[in-house]
Amino acid sequence: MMDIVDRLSPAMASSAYSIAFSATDSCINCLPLQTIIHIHARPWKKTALICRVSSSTSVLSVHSVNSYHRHHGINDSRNVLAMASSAESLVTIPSSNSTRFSNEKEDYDAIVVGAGIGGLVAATQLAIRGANVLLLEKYLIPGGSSGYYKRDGYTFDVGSSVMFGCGDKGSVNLITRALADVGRKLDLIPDPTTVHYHMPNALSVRVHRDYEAFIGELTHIFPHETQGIRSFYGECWRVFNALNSLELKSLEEPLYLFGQFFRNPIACLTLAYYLPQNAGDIARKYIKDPQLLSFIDAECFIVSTVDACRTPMINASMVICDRHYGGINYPLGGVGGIAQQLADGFIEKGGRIEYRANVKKILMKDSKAVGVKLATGQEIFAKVVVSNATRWDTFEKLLDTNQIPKEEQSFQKCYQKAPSFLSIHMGVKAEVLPPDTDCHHLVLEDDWKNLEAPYGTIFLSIPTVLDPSLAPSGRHILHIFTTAWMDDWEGLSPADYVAKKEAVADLIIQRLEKTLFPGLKDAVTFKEVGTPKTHRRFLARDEGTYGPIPSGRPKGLLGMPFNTTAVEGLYCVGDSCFPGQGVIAVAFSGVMCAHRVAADIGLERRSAILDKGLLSLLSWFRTLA
Ligand SMILES: NC(=O)c1ccc[n+]([C@@H]2O[C@H](COP(=O)([O-])OP(=O)(O)OC[C@H]3O[C@@H](n4cnc5c(N)ncnc54)[C@H](O)[C@@H]3O)[C@@H](O)[C@H]2O)c1
Ligand SMILES: CC(C)=CCC/C(C)=C/C=C/C(C)=C/C=C/C(C)=C/C=C/C=C(C)/C=C/C=C(C)/C=C/C=C(\C)CCC=C(C)C
Repeated sequence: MMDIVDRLSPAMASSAYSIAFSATDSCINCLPLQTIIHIHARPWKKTALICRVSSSTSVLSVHSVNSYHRHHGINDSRNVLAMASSAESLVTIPSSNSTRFSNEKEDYDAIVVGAGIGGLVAATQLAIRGANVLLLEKYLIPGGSSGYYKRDGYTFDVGSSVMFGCGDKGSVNLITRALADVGRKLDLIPDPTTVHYHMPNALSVRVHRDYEAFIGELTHIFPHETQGIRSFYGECWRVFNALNSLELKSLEEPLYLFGQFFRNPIACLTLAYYLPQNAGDIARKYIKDPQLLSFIDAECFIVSTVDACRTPMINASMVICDRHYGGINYPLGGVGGIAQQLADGFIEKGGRIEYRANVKKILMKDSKAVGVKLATGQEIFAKVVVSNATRWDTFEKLLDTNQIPKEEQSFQKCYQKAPSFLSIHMGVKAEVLPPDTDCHHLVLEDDWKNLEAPYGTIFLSIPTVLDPSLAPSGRHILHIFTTAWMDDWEGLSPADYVAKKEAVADLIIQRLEKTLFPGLKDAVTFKEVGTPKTHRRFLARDEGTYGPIPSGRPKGLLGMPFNTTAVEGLYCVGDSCFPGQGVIAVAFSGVMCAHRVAADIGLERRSAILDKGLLSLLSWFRTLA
């Protein structure tokens, strides 16, 4: 065994990849033949984990080398090698620390359903407080929408490649902080331009990392609005500075919240003032030029997939300022590294992760969530359940309730599912990109009215501009996505579905060829198209939704639910919780959720009386939205 461990390349070792043997031998607990044995090397610890996986691919158990040896009376680790010597294939899969996972009932402090960034942050924050946490993920790797996949030498980010919250100062660098809490730090590549806008009427704006350079560019285009531009963006800074001066924890935990009001009343009152406001209304106080207001809409659309009048001011300020404060930074090796590092850190802090663990039901007893049931039929119990599935999936699919609780009905009235995406992951010949091409682009050629229309606005990221290691030499990655609704992709025959994917992708490529990269179509060397169905299937998100969007004009963030739910013992985390969509936003949701859960299971201070008062007050606030 140690031979295997020592022979691993440093890259494999550091990312804790596993060597999987498809062995023809039988092994642990008398499994049938053809069991796949994964040997998880942990070279930095000079140990390894052996995990048995059934032929139906669900993980059954994992043993450390020592416990495996004890179990089988093996004294010489070479016997393990001998057992696997009839290996038929050698593949690599991401590491899991799966520990004993049997049919007996196990007690955990918390079960977290889903290892998206929201679930991972909630799980890690609970683990560092000493909670015994089981994280169950349906897919093969952590990250959800912030995961990655590899094809033909390319490493593609599943979702966005624009990473906020990775800075090294202040308190809103939530990704840096979540990683640091589990002893991890990413190698980051600073992005000099957050996004290059290519908008109607040939409006071209680059959002430079340097704030004054950005404001200079915008005021150069709209000189008559110089004052308005400075006032609007200045007001965003007021909100951001207030956020950045607080310790960010659960707004549902009164001892913390009152403590923050006591320590920093101005910042808290500032945030309370902006909580029910939208960016579009504030922009209209200062700006009159319709084209500039449409540009502000596009700035907000990136954050929320809706215009500025429906984007909460706090959320808009957060991203509009963090891109200049902490800056946009790309994780070396891809966005997937964030989730992988959180998962590894979680394991090191004593947490347990199971991949391919599809939670089918949240188990209830006496109106309280007490555990989960997997697709395999296995039931696992815990003091609390935290769901990183969307609130629609959680309340309509995972819970067996006759009626959705009234609070969730109000949420569903105020918020609807955002559209999903059509995404194209492409490899292209490097020479098709002009020199100094920016990493991220937003393209809307002819009419501002199409900003929110399906396939209207094109998002384009070229992460290889920052990290060439993501593609084979002489190639770039183009990750193109545009909003699309599920309805448009249903009821098609398999052949029509494939043909439609090609046709829609071709049109989008033609548009990019015309606007940005002449000769693009002929430069394509790899192409994979995903639809809302793909997002639904791989991300387990109802209708493949990108997250919640307000049904009407919202009162800022007032109507957005936090992490507690109407069901005792059940918490939600992720983008259908306050403050909404975005990797940094769901990281905050994870921090808040873990704090509230920790208080409820006795790992943080709490006051039952104040809890009751605050939770009722917040629930009343939401009725005002
Ligand atoms: N294409 C995109 O760019 C895209 C699409 C959607 C969301 N997003 C963004 O991604 C972030 C969402 O993060 P998040 O943490 O809320 O969620 P997420 O959707 O990224 O992760 C949720 C995870 O839960 C798992 N899961 C769901 N149901 C499960 C079940 N029943 N059993 C086991 N596992 C289950 C999913 O497989 C997934 O890994 C937000 O930033 C959002 O804005 C991006
Ligand atoms: C409690 C009560 C009621 C009151 C009191 C007062 C107070 C104290 C308050 C407080 C508050 C707070 C703290 C808040 C916080 C918030 C936060 C943190 C927020 C955040 C947010 C964030 C966000 C939203 C983000 C987002 C992002 C995104 C979405 C991104 C995206 C991206 C993409 C899509 C990409 C693009 C691309 C291209 C262009 C290519």
